Amino acid sequence: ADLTTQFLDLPVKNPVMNAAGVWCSVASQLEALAESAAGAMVTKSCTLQPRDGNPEPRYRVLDGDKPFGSINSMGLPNEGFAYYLRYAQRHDYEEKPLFVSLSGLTLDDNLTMIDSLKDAVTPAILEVNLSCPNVPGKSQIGYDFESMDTLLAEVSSGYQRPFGVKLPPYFDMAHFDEAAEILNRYPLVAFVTCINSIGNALVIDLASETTLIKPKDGFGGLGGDYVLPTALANVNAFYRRCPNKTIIGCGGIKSGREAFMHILAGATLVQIGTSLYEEGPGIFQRVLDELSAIMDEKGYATTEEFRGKLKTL
Ligand SMILES: CC(C)(C)CCc1c(C(=O)O)[nH]c(=O)[nH]c1=O
Repeated sequence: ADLTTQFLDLPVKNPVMNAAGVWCSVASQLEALAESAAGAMVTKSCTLQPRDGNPEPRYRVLDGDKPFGSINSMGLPNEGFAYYLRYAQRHDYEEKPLFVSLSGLTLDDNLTMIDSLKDAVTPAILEVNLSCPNVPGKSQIGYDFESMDTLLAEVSSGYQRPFGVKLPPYFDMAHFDEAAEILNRYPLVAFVTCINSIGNALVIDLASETTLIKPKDGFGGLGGDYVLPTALANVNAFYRRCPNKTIIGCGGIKSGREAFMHILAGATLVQIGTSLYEEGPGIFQRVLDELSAIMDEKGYATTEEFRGKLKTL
């Protein structure tokens, strides 16, 4: 099958890329993604200043013999915005698009980074992480609709170019409606990436009667097989509610099967997190071959032919 895809107005050689945060924190990882079969790539969500992040263990894979999920409370470890901007300025955009993910600790930090990104006049695509922290005591931006509205207004007027947002998962129809209503008021929000990890899960080790990760009393974001149905629901919910926006699917993709499901639900690109963390950048070619085989079997020449064509009963 022909996996070439159009993202916004960009031709992309295939729809598969990494999820922000995975295999994208330092130059060696970014270079590995650039050299991999991935059709695009995104940098670790960054803050204005470099951060060490939380104490380890802060990421654990939940495995029998094969990983089926992950839990993490990394705490935004990253090299700082200037590092990723420098990478963006030496990236080969002919090879594949680069997304830069921002997760400022304050609105001001986000606007400062966005100003610099705009002034740098780089082809990099902005993905604003709405799981970024809010003022203490308030929920993350993605769950505080008033703060989300304010942030999108400020980013739109500051950046003045198309950008995207990474959304946390929603679990209530009224929340899909309210989030979409806000997003649809910002035409510069050209794409929506669903979903970020399912927040504040708790995994327990039976033998030791202990949490698996150290930060936050063991509470962390869930990824992998556990989140696929929620990810598909969020992709489809925003695909239905935001007809003028492009959807990027993320959550539970470990083979061509889940990639196909995300595209059927409405995704244009798909991002791999947990499985990339465990398998490494070789996963992209494997998933692409599997996706292509499924499309051939079903008689689809391009992803366009089945994108969003999920049938209901
Ligand atoms: C959760 C935050 C630390 C506020 C943002 C960064 C982030 C992290 C992280 O750096 O802990 N992990 C995720 O699964 N998703 C995220 O968006």
